[in-house]
Amino acid sequence: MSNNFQLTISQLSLRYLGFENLALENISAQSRGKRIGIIGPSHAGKSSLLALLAGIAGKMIPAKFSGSVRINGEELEAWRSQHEIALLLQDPASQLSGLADTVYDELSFSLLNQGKSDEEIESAVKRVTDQLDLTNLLDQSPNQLSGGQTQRVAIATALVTEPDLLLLDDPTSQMDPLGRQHFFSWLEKLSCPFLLISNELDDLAALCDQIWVIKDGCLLMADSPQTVFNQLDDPAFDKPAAWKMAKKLELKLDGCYPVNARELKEAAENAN
Ligand SMILES: Nc1ncnc2c1ncn2[C@@H]1O[C@H](COP(=O)(O)OP(=O)(O)OP(=O)(O)O)[C@@H](O)[C@H]1O
Repeated sequence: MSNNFQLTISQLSLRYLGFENLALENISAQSRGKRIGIIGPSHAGKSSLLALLAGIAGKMIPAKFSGSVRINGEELEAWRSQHEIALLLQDPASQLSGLADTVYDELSFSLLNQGKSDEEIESAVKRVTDQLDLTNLLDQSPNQLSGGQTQRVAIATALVTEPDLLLLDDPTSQMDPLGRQHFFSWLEKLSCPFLLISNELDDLAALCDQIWVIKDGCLLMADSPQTVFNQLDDPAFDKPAAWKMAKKLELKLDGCYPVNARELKEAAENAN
């Protein structure tokens, strides 16, 4: 599954019940690659898109939508009935059950609900805690974690069931710079397809196959990081630091300003 991911959205609109304005308006997009970054100002509709894909908007949150979403050619509802989609919300603490005494119990929760054996649970928990560097927190109470640790535990709860698609809503907002760096290097190794909302433009530009740009409920662009950050001309959107540096130094790669550190280094080497 993870090597074959195609998300196709056609004329998708979403309106929360009781509200006049559309939160998403006539969005059509086709994924390219399996790592999609989503950027946009506040209230643009980014979280609404993930909530809709996760099946929350329309079910748990009263909303109506029109248009279609297909994954690998299959209509979203049908795909979701056979596959697991994990959503990591913007507020990680709200993701945790509030019932577990320890991080281990928190991570075991959904696996217990799936009827997994103790051995299966132990090995799944070990896998995610090793990946996310959480082993030393397993005996701690989830209530005593820092914001960044809570975010990592919430990510682990999303991953422990090995989802087929991961939806991440600003997952590093409460992490310190080192935690963020670790998180993005870990994402780089992840084989699961994901849609990731983030303001970390340099990290997105280094990691993602495609960037979707959303503003006022509309999709402005869906293209490679190079194309998006070189062509997007809207003061509501910042540029990656690498792009700004390259522009200042007039360093180009294949006719474009580099958008991440690796490309910037290559452009600088070519110039020497
Ligand atoms: N549960 C809800 N009920 C009603 N309106 C909502 C709900 N959730 C979001 N909205 C509205 O939908 C619009 C899009 O919000 P959304 O949270 O999707 O944007 P966003 O781009 O994720 O913003 P942010 O970056 O601030 O999280 C906003 O006008 C918001 O007020």
